[in-house]
Order: sequence, then C-alpha cells, then structure tokens
Amino acid sequence: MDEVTRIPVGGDRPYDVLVGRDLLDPPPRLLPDAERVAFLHAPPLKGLAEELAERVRTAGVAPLLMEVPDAEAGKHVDVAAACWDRLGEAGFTRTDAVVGVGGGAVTDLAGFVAATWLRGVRWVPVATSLLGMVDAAVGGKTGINTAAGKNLVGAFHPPAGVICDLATLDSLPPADLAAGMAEVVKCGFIADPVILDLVERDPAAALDPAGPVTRELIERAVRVKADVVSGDLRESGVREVLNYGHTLGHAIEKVEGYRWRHGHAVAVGLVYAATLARLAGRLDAATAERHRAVVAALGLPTGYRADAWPDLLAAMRVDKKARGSRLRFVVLDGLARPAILEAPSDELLARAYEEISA
Ligand SMILES: NC(=O)c1ccc[n+]([C@@H]2O[C@H](COP(=O)([O-])OP(=O)(O)OC[C@H]3O[C@@H](n4cnc5c(N)ncnc54)[C@H](O)[C@@H]3O)[C@@H](O)[C@H]2O)c1
Ligand SMILES: O=C(O)C(=O)C[C@@H](O)[C@H](O)[C@H](O)COP(=O)(O)O
Ligand SMILES: [Zn+2]
Repeated sequence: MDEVTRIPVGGDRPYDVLVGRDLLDPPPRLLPDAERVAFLHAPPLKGLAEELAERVRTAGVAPLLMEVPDAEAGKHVDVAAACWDRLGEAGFTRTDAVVGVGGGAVTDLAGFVAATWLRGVRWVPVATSLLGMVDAAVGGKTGINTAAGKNLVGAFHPPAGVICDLATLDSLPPADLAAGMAEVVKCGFIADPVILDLVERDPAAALDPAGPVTRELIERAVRVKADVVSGDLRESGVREVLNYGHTLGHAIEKVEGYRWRHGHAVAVGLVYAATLARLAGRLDAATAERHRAVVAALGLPTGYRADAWPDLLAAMRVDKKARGSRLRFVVLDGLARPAILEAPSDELLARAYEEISA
C-alpha cells in the first residue's frame, strides 16, 4: 500500500475520506461491531465486491452480495425496494451495515438504502469512479431518481468513512474518467483555481488514471467538497455552490432519459452557467470563456441541442434550489467567487442557451 491521504469531513457525524492505492486488502475497519455487511454493486464491479465479501468473511463478518442494475438504472425505487427486501430476509439490524462498491450511481443508491433501512444504518462507499471519489461518495447526499427528475427522493446520511482506492481507476472507461473531471473542474471554478491551472497545463496528464496529477486533482477536489459540506450538510446555504452547473445539467440528464453521463451533462451546465453569469453582468468574458476552453480540453461536451430548450426549461423548474416559481442558479461573480443568481427572466435564460446550443 502506498501513502494514504486522510481528508476529514466535519459536522455532527465526522468521518474521513481515505485516498491512496491498494487500500482494500485488507479493507480498512470502518464498521466495528457489524455482524452482517451488505455489498451493493453493479455487474462491472462484481469481482471487487466478491473479493471484499471474502475478505470480511475471513474477519468473521457475514457478507450479503446484492447485485443491482448498472448506472442510473439502479437509482430507481423498485431497485431500492428489492434491496430492502433482501435486508429484511437476512435480518439486518441497526448494528449491521451497507457498503456500496462502484460509481456514484451505486453509492447514491447504497447510501439511500442505508438511510432508509430501520431509519438509518451505517454505510461506507467504496468509490471506484473518479466522479464517485471526488464527489458522489463524499458529503452524505444519497438518493434515487423519479419520473419527474434527478435525485428527487433521498436523504442526507453521512457515511462512516469513504474509501477511494486509486487502483480501481485502472479499469474505469476513459469516457467515465473524463466525466468525473467535470466535477473536478467545477471545484476549480468555485473554490480552487490551482485545479484549473493543472488541467490547462497538461490535460492528458489529468486524464491519466495512475498519474500524480490525477491524484493531486482528486485530493484537491475532495478537500473543496469536504470543506463545504463540513459546515452545511443539509444545504441550507453554502452547500448550494456544489450545485454549480447542475441546474441545466440535471435537466439534460432527464431529457436524455438518463442515458448521458452525469459528468457530461454537468460539463455543459458549467458552460451554460458561465454564459448566463456573463450575460447577467456578473462574470467577465475571459473567465466565462475559460469554462468552455477547460471543458473542451478535457474532451467534454460544451453545448446541447437547440430544439431541446422548452423541455430543459420545464425540467429545470423542479431543481431543488428553486423556490416556488423562482429559479435560482449558482453563478460566479469572479473566479472562486460563487453566488446565487435569483429568478433570472426566461428571456435571459433562453439567450444564454442560444449561445451554447447547436
Ligand atoms: N451524492 C452526491 O453528492 C453526488 C455527487 C455527484 C454525482 N452524484 C451521482 O453520481 C452518479 C454519477 O456517478 P458516476 O459518474 O460514477 O457514474 P456511474 O456510477 O453510472 O458509473 C459510470 C460507469 O462506470 C462503471 N464503473 C465505475 N467504476 C468502475 C471501475 N473502477 N471499473 C470499471 N467500470 C467502473 C459503472 O459501473 C458505470 O457503468 C449520478 O447518478 C450522479 O447523480 C451524486
Ligand atoms: O454535494 C452536493 O451538494 C452537490 O450538489 C454535488 C453534485 O455534484 C451532485 O451531483 C449532487 O448529487 C447534486 O445534488 P442535487 O441535490 O441537486 O440532486
Ligand atoms: Zn454532480
């Protein structure tokens, strides 16, 4: 095992995010006294979940392997209900625990199942995608999608700890690695511009899963998220900045029937939010253009279909930051100066969309 970085997340139920290579043999003891542990995983992570199950069995814990549909198909109430049934059949009690092994979709589901079973049992995400490591597994937001939109049902339920084993990234498809970079550069724009410098200097190094630049980017992004959520788990204020790029991003995911990667949709959402802020007179043109350039340098999409606008606007109305009929966008007043744009007019929203649509 190489050096492990421990990044603390504060709040009422503090925990650490562990970042390093080969952290899983043996797995860190984050769930003392659990007699049973359910491992939720999708088919691509079956091998790792089975290995982890065998390792905890050797340590005297009874594992329960629960395979769920991959990606967004797993974030569905029917899948959560099937998981609840399995936990019930196995007699899971409040001292037992759930582990999510996979990308952000699986860890969002696993956290939601843990938050709702017996009104809350312990859980640990073993994040295996870049996006999971820097974002989804950290911060205690858990949830599933509904017909009306993305993550509309869920709970704030902090994990007992987060494991980011960098060796798991070796098998991550390159498109998913790039998608995770959208959340990394989001953190660069809202809080840590060194992230942007690193990506701009050498985008290929940023996309090398085993390289030092990627590790530095991961640790920087986790620190940004940890700092924000430590003070505002329930998103009553400052946590909204982590939603930068997500108002349009989630709408694109819905319009695409969840077939687009979350990170790709967020990439477009970042370019849109920057364009909106520029048109609203909040952000300078150079910083707005920097969004498009960084996103493009990572091979991520910078725009979306022009004819989708009415559907996107309708989908944005159920954004969790909205208040009644008023939409609210996270924008920048400058680099690393996030703020809220309250109730922009439909005309302004449409004008910004025209600039980024094809
Ligand atoms: N809870 C939060 O705070 C939060 C934050 C950001 C995103 N999210 C959610 O996270 C999800 C996106 O996460 P994602 O980008 O990881 O997508 P994902 O979970 O759908 O994973 C993408 C694909 O990569 C596969 N995969 C993951 N790790 C792998 C590995 N090591 N080797 C091979 N294949 C691997 C997955 O099985 C899947 O096919 C979205 O549902 C989004 O809403 C949640
Ligand atoms: O952790 C947060 O807070 C975020 O907003 C991080 C986002 O990257 C993430 O996609 C989150 O799941 C979005 O939350 P939602 O409340 O808009 O569903
Ligand atoms: Zn996100």
